[in-house]
Amino acid sequence: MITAQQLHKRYGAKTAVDHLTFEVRPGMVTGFLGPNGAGKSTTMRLMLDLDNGGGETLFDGRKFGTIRHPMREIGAVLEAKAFHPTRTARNHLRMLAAGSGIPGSRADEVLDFVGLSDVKNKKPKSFSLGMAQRLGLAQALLGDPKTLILDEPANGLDPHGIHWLRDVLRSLAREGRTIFVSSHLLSEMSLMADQLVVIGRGQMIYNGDVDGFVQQFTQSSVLVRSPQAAQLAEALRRVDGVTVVEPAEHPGALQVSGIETAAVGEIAFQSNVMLHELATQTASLEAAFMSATGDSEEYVAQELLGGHPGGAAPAAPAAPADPAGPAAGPPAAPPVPPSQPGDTTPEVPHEQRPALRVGAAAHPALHLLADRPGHSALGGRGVHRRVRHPQ
Ligand SMILES: Nc1ncnc2c1ncn2[C@@H]1O[C@H](COP(=O)(O)OP(=O)(O)OP(=O)(O)O)[C@@H](O)[C@H]1O
Repeated sequence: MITAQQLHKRYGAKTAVDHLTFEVRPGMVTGFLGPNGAGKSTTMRLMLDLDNGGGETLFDGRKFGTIRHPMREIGAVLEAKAFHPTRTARNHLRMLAAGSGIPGSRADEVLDFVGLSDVKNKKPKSFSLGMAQRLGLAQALLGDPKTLILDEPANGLDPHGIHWLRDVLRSLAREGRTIFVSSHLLSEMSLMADQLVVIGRGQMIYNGDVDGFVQQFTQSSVLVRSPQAAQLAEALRRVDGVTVVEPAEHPGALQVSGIETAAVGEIAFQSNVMLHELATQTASLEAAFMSATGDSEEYVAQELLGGHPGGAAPAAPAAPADPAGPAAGPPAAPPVPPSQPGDTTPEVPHEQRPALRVGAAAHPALHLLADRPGHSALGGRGVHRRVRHPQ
């Protein structure tokens, strides 16, 4: 169990992490989400005493600094390519193992586990980002720790690798471990995570289970299909607060919001309307994320066209979001030594910082119909379709 209390960090006048308090429970995967610059990496560094700030993090009741062999209790990967430049992957792990009293044979075990046995005698500097991520995970698992803290571990992995990572983290969680993982791959997170910590501009937005997040920040709707759709639409529109949309691309279908699924069925029954389909549509994690964090985006891409009455498009558009692209967040390991005590570090001029990803900005409003199978642009947890009948 991780207990983070009142974590905070400022860079000059800027508050990067604003008194965050949360728990990460064992036996499940907890996803850590937030827009670019929300403070995820800084929070993780604070948790691991890699940054100078305020607040406290306890790992099963103990501070990180009091744990004798941290590698045997907490496996962390905050920077995908933080490896020794001249050692082979195997020797890198053997060296770390020796420093923590872990048998050298464990290096081969974890390399095998992450699928890097064939390249274990190569130097990691030649590794792709995906291979480096695997090696990072091997390093985190070296001491068979109870807790894993991973910053964007899916970055650079191919679809098979992402699938593999999901299975690995879920099975490690099932063994009773505590897994705290950040990712921008929301569709992946929706499949992987049980709990979420969502932050924006350093502040807590949501802490709870994934379904609760989606419910809190999106509106579910009801999909109805009927050969008497027009008659049903008329009956539904008579109910206060109900909105009925008749999607042109789906003749005979109605998308109804502001009413429970059961009530739609009852109105159909009372109106003598035959139904061919009645299904609750739940929005995706991505839709919920957009809704929850829309006001906390810090790095917002300019629109090329539109929204510029004078017609002048910005000269240098921001790079498009590439969630599977190379990590470009600030380095986490080795940590930058804090230059002054307290929770404030002088702000580093922007040009001296690693590039920040600018992504998922200016996202158009998302329509719930997009969640329907075959129309999902959202890659979410999927559509929950249930038809209940009182008889
Ligand atoms: N060394 C630094 N000097 C000044 N400001 C910094 C420094 N490192 C981070 N920040 C600022 O702190 C805030 C939080 O950054 P952080 O990297 O923790 O966010 P993040 O959620 O991990 O972002 P991303 O998703 O883009 O990796 C950002 O506004 C960032 O600009």
